[in-house]
Amino acid sequence: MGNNEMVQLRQKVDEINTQLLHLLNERAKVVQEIGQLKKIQGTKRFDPVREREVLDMIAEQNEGPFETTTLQHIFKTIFKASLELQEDDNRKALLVSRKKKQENTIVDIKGEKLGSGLQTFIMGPCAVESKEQVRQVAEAMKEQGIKLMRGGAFKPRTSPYDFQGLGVEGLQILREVADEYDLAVISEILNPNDVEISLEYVDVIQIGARNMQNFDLLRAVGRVNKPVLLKRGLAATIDEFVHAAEYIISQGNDQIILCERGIRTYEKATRNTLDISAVPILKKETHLPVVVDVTHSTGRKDLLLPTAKAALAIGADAVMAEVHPDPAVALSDSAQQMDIPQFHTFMDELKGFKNKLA
Ligand SMILES: C=C(O[C@@H]1C=C(C(=O)O)C=C[C@H]1O)C(=O)O
Repeated sequence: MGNNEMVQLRQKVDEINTQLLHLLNERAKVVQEIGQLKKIQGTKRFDPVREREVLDMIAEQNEGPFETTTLQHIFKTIFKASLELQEDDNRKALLVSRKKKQENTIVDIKGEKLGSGLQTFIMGPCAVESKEQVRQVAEAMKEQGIKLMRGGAFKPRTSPYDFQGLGVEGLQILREVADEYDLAVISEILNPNDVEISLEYVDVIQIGARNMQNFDLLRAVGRVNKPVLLKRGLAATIDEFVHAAEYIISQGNDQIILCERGIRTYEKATRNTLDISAVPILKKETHLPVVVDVTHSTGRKDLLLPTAKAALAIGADAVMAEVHPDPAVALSDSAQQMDIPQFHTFMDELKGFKNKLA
């Protein structure tokens, strides 16, 4: 008898559960519509005034047996879930997302097709110091069949008293040497005003980690017809990184390469902590090519090869590292750049590993 009553009561609860389930989803659909409207109107998704009104209505109408605070707590959870739903809907609409575009964006830099499945290398000195210095690196790169040369002309340094780069003269040197060796130039621009002049000299504009959320600069490079290599900010989440790329694509330029370069954590054994899992996450969530900068993420020469291998194994489109003819006298990052013989050893071993992967 008692058991029978229990079964009946549970049936009743189940019917109510089903109703609640339908009602919650029905509510969710209305919330989604509100989210769409807010997007069109450009208003914020979170509306604390509205939420307060709903909580007050609960207090007014509650007849128990639940305590008002208990019901309000449940409703706050519903609000939170509703906001997440609205956010998900907006994310679906991001232009950089895989949901928006299934196939990989291929960034073609002088025939090197990043995003095509080919895994390649981006090498070069941290900063351009002289033509001779860049030439020596270019020569070594040529020997290794590497086409993509990075080099800093405008250097954002932690201290204003440190070497700030050669500026436009540095870009000129890069272009001249690159043309001599048939290489492509990747170089960082710090200021929206320098974007136009850089177009004459570079094949790819780099946006550095410190500028990942310089929204004026992102919009400026979004308006030009030139590939952009966007580095992840020092303390940026993947979501913030993806949204920074969205600033660029929103202006029309979809030739974007994402670069994981390590993030700041409590760990002191490396300069930054290489977030290797960011690579497959970014490849899954966006359609953009992803490269890994092993020099800045580790800050340690002894970790360049293992992290580069990890980057290739996990599916990065390219590995980036720094090379200097005489790192001991380099004007920046002297401890972490490879010299030319180290570079050749690094490349030979890395290519061997890559062949094994294939
Ligand atoms: C649905 C809305 O968006 C959010 C979700 C709410 C809800 O789930 O009731 C209330 C306010 C907003 O924070 C809305 O503004 O009405």
